[in-house]
Amino acid sequence: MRHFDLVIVGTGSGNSIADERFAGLDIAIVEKGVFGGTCLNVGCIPTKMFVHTADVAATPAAGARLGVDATLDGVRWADVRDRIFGRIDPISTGGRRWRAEENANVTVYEGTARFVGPKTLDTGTGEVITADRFVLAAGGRPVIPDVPDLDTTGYHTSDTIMRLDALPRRLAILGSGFVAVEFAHVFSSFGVEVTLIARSDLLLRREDHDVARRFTEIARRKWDVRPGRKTVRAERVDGVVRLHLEGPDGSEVVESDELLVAVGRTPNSDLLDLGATGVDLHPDGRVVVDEYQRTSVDGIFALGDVSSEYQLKHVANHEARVVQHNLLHPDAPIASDHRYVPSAVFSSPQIASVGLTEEQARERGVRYVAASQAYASIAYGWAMEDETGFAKVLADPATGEILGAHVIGPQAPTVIQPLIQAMSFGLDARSMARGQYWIHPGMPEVVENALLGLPLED
Ligand SMILES: Cc1cc2nc3c(=O)[nH]c(=O)nc-3n(C[C@H](O)[C@H](O)[C@H](O)COP(=O)(O)OP(=O)(O)OC[C@H]3O[C@@H](n4cnc5c(N)ncnc54)[C@H](O)[C@@H]3O)c2cc1C
Ligand SMILES: NC(=O)c1ccc[n+]([C@@H]2O[C@H](COP(=O)([O-])OP(=O)(O)OC[C@H]3O[C@@H](n4cnc5c(N)ncnc54)[C@H](O)[C@@H]3O)[C@@H](O)[C@H]2O)c1
Repeated sequence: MRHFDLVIVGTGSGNSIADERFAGLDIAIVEKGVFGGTCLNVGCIPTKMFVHTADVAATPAAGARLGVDATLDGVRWADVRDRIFGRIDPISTGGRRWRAEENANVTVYEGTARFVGPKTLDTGTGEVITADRFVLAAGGRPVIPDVPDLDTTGYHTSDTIMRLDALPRRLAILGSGFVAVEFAHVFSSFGVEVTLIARSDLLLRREDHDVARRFTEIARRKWDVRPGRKTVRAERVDGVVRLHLEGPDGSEVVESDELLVAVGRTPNSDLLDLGATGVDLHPDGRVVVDEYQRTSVDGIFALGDVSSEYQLKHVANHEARVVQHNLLHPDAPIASDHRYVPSAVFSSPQIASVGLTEEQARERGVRYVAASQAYASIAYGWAMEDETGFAKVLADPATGEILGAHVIGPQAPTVIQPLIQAMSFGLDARSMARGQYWIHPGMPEVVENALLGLPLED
């Protein structure tokens, strides 16, 4: 049985750990799928390449209110898809080749790893290996809900929908989270009729409710949104998907050509048989880690979607850097910083968020004041004729400490970044608003004015 100094399971963020500082270690990397993991192959990167393309496709229709009449001639789906994957697939192939053929100290095993004993791993390739230290970076996968006959109906997940042969005329999307609303924007901008089936009344219900309500209102004008629905059965009849729903008005059937299931993601810890090596799990399947990304077994670390409460690439990358440091410097470990984890939804409109929502502040009994500023009230908002976007900030009334920020509108992930920086470095609302110039007439003026609108105590 071959013994390694270090084994890394998963080539998403886990693949960034073994750099030149690890050249003296004998390392195994185990990957069951495509090299590069979710973000590169089926997540952030291709979705945002589709989102930008969708934004371009939606631009002619948005011109009329500015006095520019333009029409969209068409979307060449095969060209869109092949441009995107023509760029991504070689990166994945190149990454695999580099690790497998050009890293003298790395052995790549292409199989599904599972523990068969303490620090003993079946690589799924016929070879069992042992190691002193392990990094579990096995990510997660889409949840498939227990809807009768879903399997025989046939459906897509985010893993497959971007590789469709042709655009469907109609797309039904089950779910109302990040994946659902990003793909609703992509496909509707390409001319597909989208029906969004949501269990809850609000789309993106974990966002600040002012933001979720605004987004839901806008979505209802563009897509066939069915909130408060339970999917009781699925079937495919003569090629058409039929979803049987129960809702506030009783039973109904939604017909569609394709179905996208987007009801959340679950950690891949179950594939690893972690009980065999004694690693503890949370009830929801996440690997238990401490602030140093250490699991319950000495020498076994975990990071990213397999262990994190945040299923976000910037968090997985941050945790990978922490694990990397702690492997190199076991006597001076550093902790992960999860104080101000931002997220963004790249739909239309875009949304970005950091810190407490108003609902969380209330539930936790945190003293706060809040202020919102509409894009429509700032000069660049006039330029864009924006009618729906706003920035909302929450702060401690006494100290001006910024507690949370939520932006819905054009370029929200960019507009919010100064607030993330302020929170991370302890800059209070007043100092942030008045201690610097704000370029006029830039979009961040919406943030400046929201900060100035906070009813802080003197
Ligand atoms: C459609 C979509 C869009 C997204 N967009 C964004 C975004 O815009 N911004 C953002 O921050 N996040 C986004 N995310 C989330 C982001 O992709 C993930 O948080 C991130 O990729 C997690 O990285 P990871 O390294 O933890 O896991 P992964 O990248 O999933 O890597 C895990 C790897 O482990 C392998 N593996 C699993 N089990 C085993 C096993 N037993 N043996 C061997 N190999 C195994 C898998 O094949 C995989 O390659 C998106 C996700 C999806 C699905
Ligand atoms: N821009 C980004 O950063 C980005 C984009 C996509 C995905 N992601 C990550 O991937 C994760 C997974 O995304 P997701 O959208 O699949 O999950 P999600 O957790 O964001 O949302 C899932 C939604 O589906 C609903 N749901 C659950 N079961 C249902 C059912 N049976 N019928 C109808 N609705 C049901 C839930 O109420 C929830 O609102 C996200 O939480 C996010 O962290 C991030």
